[in-house]
Amino acid sequence: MISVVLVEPEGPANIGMIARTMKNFGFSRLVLINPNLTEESYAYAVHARDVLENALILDSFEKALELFDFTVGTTGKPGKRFIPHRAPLMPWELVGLIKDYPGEVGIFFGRESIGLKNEELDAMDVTLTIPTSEEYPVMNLAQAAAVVLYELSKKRPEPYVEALKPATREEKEALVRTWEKLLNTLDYPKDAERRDVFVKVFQRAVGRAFLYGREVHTLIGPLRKALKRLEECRC
Ligand SMILES: C[S@@+](CC[C@H](N)C(=O)[O-])C[C@H]1O[C@@H](n2cnc3c(N)ncnc32)[C@H](O)[C@@H]1O
Repeated sequence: MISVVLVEPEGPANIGMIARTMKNFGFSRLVLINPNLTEESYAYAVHARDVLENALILDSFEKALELFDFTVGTTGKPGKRFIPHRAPLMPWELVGLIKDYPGEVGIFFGRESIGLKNEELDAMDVTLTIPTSEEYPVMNLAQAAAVVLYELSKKRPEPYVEALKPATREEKEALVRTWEKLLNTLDYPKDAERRDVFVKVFQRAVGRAFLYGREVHTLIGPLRKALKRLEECRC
């Protein structure tokens, strides 16, 4: 199970926004260490009040550490990569690491003012950094949490996966061939070479569109219907 741990969050709004983001991405376990939790937090949580209401509130970092088998410290200032135990993971690398992990995982986020202290980061199993621009690498706390939770949510089956499957070569080919057949049946354009160009243009447009399989099926339906009508008219 994955928990989000906010270490001494100072901004009530950030706490609420993170609760909301957690619910958006299917997470519910929140641990707050000495939080500045106010009515404003609940207002920002909107429909995720329950995440705040069920949050575990602790008074020390050490007590939070004890809850977890595997800890991840997030930081916008990863330090030098050549220090192996602090070399940060990218968010998508963490997904692979904890995918089948059966224990309790705590993802720790730091204070808005000073982040996680060095000794806190050192106590973590791994650190994680979202790659950002070198010019301004440190993100807002709630937005950093949103990026990490979005990445982590990818490990679970999503309801939209089937609908978002990219069209296969065969599906795209079927769409183009149906279009070609329709042009041939219409005998349009009359000139066969121009008709080939029309087919090529359609094929290129289909290629560039990065269609989903479902979209191909939706597009092919009316074309087939038109073809059928034309063929019936000719009988
Ligand atoms: C506003 S930042 C802390 C800023 C603080 N001045 C510092 O230098 O660490 C608050 C928290 O957001 C998270 N955070 C911000 N930028 C991040 C990034 N690029 N990658 C991962 N976490 C980040 C970390 O948990 C950080 O402790």
